[in-house]
Amino acid sequence: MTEQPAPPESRRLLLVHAHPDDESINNGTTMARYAAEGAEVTLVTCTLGEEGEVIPADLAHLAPDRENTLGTHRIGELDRAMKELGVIDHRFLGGPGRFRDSGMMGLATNDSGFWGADLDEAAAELVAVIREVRPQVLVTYDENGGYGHPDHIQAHRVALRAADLAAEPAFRRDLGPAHTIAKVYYNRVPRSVAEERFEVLRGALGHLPWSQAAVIGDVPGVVDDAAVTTKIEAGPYGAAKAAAMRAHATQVEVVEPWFALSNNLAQPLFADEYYELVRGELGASAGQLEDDLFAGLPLEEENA
Ligand SMILES: CC(=O)N[C@H]1[C@@H](O[C@@H]2[C@H](O)[C@H](O)[C@@H](O)[C@H](O)[C@H]2O)O[C@H](CO)[C@@H](O)[C@@H]1O
Ligand SMILES: [Zn+2]
Repeated sequence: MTEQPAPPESRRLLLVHAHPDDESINNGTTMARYAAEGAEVTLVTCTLGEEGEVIPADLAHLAPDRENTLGTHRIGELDRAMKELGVIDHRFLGGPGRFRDSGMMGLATNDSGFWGADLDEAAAELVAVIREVRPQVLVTYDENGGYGHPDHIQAHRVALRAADLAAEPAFRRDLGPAHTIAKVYYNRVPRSVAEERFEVLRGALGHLPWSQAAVIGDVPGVVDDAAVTTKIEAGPYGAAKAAAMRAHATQVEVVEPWFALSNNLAQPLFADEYYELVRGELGASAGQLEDDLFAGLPLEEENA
């Protein structure tokens, strides 16, 4: 029987991220596309981003070493970003503030933050979401969290651990019937795409508000092109991604097609988004890129 693409309304996508802003930076195009197509898009953000820096001078008072209200403010930024993407289901792991932003690797805030959380305790919170939403597709970071931030590494660990536990019928029956996620993807950027965009960026710096560019090593998830399995083209959704990134105004400045974080280093805004399928069956011929995260899923999977 030829597998027909599942009707959009039965498609369920779960994304697991560390801080408010990661979802728009990594997956804004993808989330906007699937929301527009009528799929159920669920975002789980593991912390409120309480330990972040603050770009706008008039918001500097929010900082963790000042009023320490940045986390609450970033809840509002995330709400606004989700409206730009058309996403209505976004949750904080264990509820807002359950796990605190750990700060950059090596800081004293690491152990009291999400980085120091018990893996199975945090994963159980995500199992509850997985068994409720029953997604066919999960998107998260690779083992290094994309760029080595402790909350990103922990988000990867919790996401993969929860995917395993959610599939175990004997695990926490109180959290609902077991569910196996059919496809798991890591956020990726093909090296050739990164190199090409950075070459253009370096030539444009004189016309941008930032005097320096980041380097490819600063971009989360850059891999050799051969490791990339899936491309979600921006099409009409690139504008929504840029708008969602702008909504995270304490963390991101956008001058399309570039952006900068609080380190003031310009980097490409990748409107097309790329993934590596790490669990499940590829829905494309060998050597071909998937153009849909749900590619290859048989109809019966949709109602699993
Ligand atoms: C994109 C991302 O994961 N941002 C994190 C990160 O923020 C960086 C951090 O403040 C660093 O010190 C800056 O130089 C850099 O410009 C920031 O992007 O870490 C924060 C603290 O854990 C986190 O809140 C933010 O979301
Ligand atoms: Zn982050």
